[in-house]
Amino acid sequence: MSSAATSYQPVQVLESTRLLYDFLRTPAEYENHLERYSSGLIFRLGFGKTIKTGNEELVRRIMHVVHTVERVASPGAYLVDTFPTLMCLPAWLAPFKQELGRLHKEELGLFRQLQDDVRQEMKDGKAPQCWERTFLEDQAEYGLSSDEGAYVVGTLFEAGAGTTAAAMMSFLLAMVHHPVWQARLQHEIDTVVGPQSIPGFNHMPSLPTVRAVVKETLRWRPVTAGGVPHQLVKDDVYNGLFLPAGTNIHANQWAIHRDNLYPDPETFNPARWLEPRYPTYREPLTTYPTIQNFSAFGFGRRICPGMNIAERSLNLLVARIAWAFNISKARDERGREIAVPLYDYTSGFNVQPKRFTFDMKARSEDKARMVERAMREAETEDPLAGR
Ligand code: HEM
Repeated sequence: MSSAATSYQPVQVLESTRLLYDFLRTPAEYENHLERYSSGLIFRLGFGKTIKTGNEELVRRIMHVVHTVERVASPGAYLVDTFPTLMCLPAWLAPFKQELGRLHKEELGLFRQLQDDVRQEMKDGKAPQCWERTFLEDQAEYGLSSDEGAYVVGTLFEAGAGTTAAAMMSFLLAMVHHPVWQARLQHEIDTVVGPQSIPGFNHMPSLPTVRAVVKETLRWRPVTAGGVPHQLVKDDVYNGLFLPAGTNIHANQWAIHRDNLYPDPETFNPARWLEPRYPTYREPLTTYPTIQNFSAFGFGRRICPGMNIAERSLNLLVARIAWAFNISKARDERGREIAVPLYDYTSGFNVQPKRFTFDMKARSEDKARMVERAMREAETEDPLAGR
């Protein structure tokens, strides 16, 4: 696993502590809290800034851009995706060109502002270590213009914020529907971690069920369900089918994850990564399952560069949430269970379960107090406190 990603672990510990604290206070706002975690993580790493509530002006602007990208990048969102000759139309005859031009301006303006902030802080000798600072320090070596650099860092944010949160929403949905797997997770965590500590990265080699639940969540409900389209740079043949250069290929993750390799594919079944009777089982369980070489993160030279960060986030969050909370179906005022749809997802480039109602309660008073204490300590020790 990449050593750069290992150096980000303390930030993930800190931000995940805040997530537990937020869940403790307002569990119904779970979508905001997960988005705050994932955007807060990348904001620190990318720009050396913190996000406390998710309602900060800059964050709202950037999340608006993220959701816009998810919409417009969705395959077939515009007619020009299907009929590329429409690109020849002048802008005044092509509303899609006007709209995308305006969105590009909005996005670039935001990325420039974030870069300018760090540039100014560097001049003042106050810039914390972050990706934007690394780019500005070594810009000549990278051979990129300032706008290109602003885009590289900015798109890391775009690609990393929504995806991690979406995967975690599918995890919560899985727990609501599969209490047996929640119990297995909690049993493993309680045995390995014990009552006196909150799960951390040091526990991960001994938590194969946690890693299996993460991997199965991404298989069962892939975030980029339709895959990210790629264009062939040269002619190719696939299963006897000739594909000329220039063809757009969608590696459809939803279909790939329902291949024969995965018996009974519609069932959320982390055992397929834990038991030798399944074709996907791999030893040793101190290492496997991992999300390395897994179709959920794409393929080839454009494979997700954030997968090591994502893997660490998902493992840590799943372990910590299962350690701290019981997740279950909620009940209405007459005591009847409130039904939760098994499959009611948003459509678009990234998909996530539409908002659903469920219960998330601390497993004990002790655990709630430990989270509160950890939050106070995290705030005191935060190297970016006050930023
Ligand atoms: C659960 C979380 C995540 C999932 C499921 C995911 C999935 C993907 C997929 C499927 C691709 C397209 C790969 C291809 O074109 O074949 C991709 C690209 C990308 N991801 Fe992720 N990702 C996640 C988290 C992250 C994080 C945390 C970051 C940043 C820190 C990130 C940054 C990127 C970037 C910059 C690209 C574009 C790479 C390129 O085109 O060269 N991703 N991701």
